[in-house]
Amino acid sequence: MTPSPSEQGDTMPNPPADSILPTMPATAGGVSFSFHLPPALQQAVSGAWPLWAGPKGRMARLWAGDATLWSGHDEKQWLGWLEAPEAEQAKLQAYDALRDKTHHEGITDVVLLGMGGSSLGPEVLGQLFEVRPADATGPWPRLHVLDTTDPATVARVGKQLDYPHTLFVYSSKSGGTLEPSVLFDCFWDEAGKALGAQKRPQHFIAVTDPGSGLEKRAHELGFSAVYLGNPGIGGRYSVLSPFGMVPASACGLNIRAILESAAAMERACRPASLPEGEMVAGPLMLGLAMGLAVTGPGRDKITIQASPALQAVGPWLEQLFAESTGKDGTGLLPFEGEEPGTPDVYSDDRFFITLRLKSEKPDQRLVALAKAGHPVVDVVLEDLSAIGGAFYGFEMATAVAGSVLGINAFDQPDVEFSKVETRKIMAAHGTSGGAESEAPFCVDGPLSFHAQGALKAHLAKRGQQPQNAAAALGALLELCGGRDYFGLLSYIDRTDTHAAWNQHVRQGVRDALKVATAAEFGPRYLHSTGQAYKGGPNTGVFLQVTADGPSMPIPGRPYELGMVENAQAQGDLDVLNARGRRALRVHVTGSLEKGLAALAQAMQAALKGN
Ligand SMILES: O=P(O)(O)OC[C@H]1O[C@H](O)[C@H](O)[C@@H](O)[C@@H]1O
Repeated sequence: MTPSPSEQGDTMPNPPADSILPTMPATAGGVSFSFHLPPALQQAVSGAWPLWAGPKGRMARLWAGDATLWSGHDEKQWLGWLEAPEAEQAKLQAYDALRDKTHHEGITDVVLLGMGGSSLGPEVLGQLFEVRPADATGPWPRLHVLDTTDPATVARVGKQLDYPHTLFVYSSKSGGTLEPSVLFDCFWDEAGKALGAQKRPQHFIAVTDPGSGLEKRAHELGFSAVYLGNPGIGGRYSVLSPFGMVPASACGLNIRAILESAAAMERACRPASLPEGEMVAGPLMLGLAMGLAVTGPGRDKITIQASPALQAVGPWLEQLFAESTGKDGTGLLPFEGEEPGTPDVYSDDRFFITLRLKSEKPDQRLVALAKAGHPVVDVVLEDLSAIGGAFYGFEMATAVAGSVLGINAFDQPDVEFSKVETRKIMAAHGTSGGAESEAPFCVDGPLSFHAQGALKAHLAKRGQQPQNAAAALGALLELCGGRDYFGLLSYIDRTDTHAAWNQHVRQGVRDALKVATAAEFGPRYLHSTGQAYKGGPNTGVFLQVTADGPSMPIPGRPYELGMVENAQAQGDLDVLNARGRRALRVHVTGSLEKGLAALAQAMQAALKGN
């Protein structure tokens, strides 16, 4: 599998000279995969390959829908994504018509209301519009992805909108997801005020699966269009279906090239393309390498390093890996967005995936990691449209890794638990406007700290209660080390400033404790990495951040948006605690910016004390 130097990127080290893997033409659909694996892992992949290739191999069984490749349950009914690129190519005329309509009507902003698989794929495509090739003609609508119940975010985005030139895409496979449903109530009401009841429905379209409550409601309300998905495709595998293609087309993206790239990758992954003796498919190798890295040396922290042009792919991949495999106490645990560091800040639990455009040089820091013996898979896209092949390739790799781990790669059992807890909390508190957690064990200025479960037990064992913020955080951080990871779960407005704050805090933890770190926003992560945090191995140590938010009523509902967000935070914390996870909640009162500054300072002090 020695890729040619042109496929390899300029300076990645060659696979070891004693590589036993045969040569592999690694490129399909404009995507190439170069593998830099430690010899033992390379050998394991090589040993597994013959089981997967050939007319009777596992890849042939995968295409035939053999559920015993995973857990032997309902997997067969979730394989609609395998042939999605071609199914979408057949609908190009309808997508062109949508693109022309929004252009003709002078739409400047497309607002997508959806969660998880219904929002993260469109967000990637939305980012590609920002770096649209120079020869594309515009003007093109901007895409705003709203996947939250944070009232500050909703108010901020709402203020930017010019309703006569805005199109709302209400996107939900099930049609019953809480967040888009409350967001819809808010924006339907606002649009009514701005446009009048008659014009309003023209500014809404729905994407949903056939027979959902949303399909019915959209027809009743007279939405301008309803696009139906394939119920045989789960949310996180849905980007190459109407859930990705509708918002992309509404924003003017020419999706032809994206689908061509995906279809080429689909062909490369078909069993007929996988002769027994030759390693010809990057996705299959990636899936085997990731799965075997977990079951073998325990490198379960899949660290995604996307280049600046492809940043938004990270959160999409996180959902794909975490929800598909983070269950039954195992999983590929994804970490995206960490600033690459020198080899000494990483433990031997890491597996790196780098992702870049061919025009971007490999990051030297990642090259150093490969040289230091970490597994690094360099995924290079010929151009932006090769994102289609990359989507497909990662989906296939995930399905393969899921098989290696022996789990059902198509369900998300632990996501549901948080939803149940949230519903319980909302029912219990009705219109009272807030969920209450355990009384704080420590209050320091604007910061109050709450502990239940494992952390509460740890505090009791330690004896003296922490007296200030640094000590409270220290009590959590002293539990984090070895092969653990740290998750910062912030239920605050997802602005650039707050994203930078999240980054600053997680980076400090990574460098001091040498553990993998995640920086997530709630409730968005509940539909993504949240599955692995609750269902994967009990190696996560979590800091949940909540804050006072602005008051925002939801038309027609007896509660405010902030109450939904609080109930989601508390519901998730309850499940993390019930699963024995080490978790601390800090609530910021008053000015959020001052509170976050105080929290960052206290974190620094706590890390120094460690
Ligand atoms: O598209 P929807 O039915 O609204 O679902 C949105 C998301 O919700 C759930 O939490 C699932 O865990 C996700 O996989 C899914 O993408």
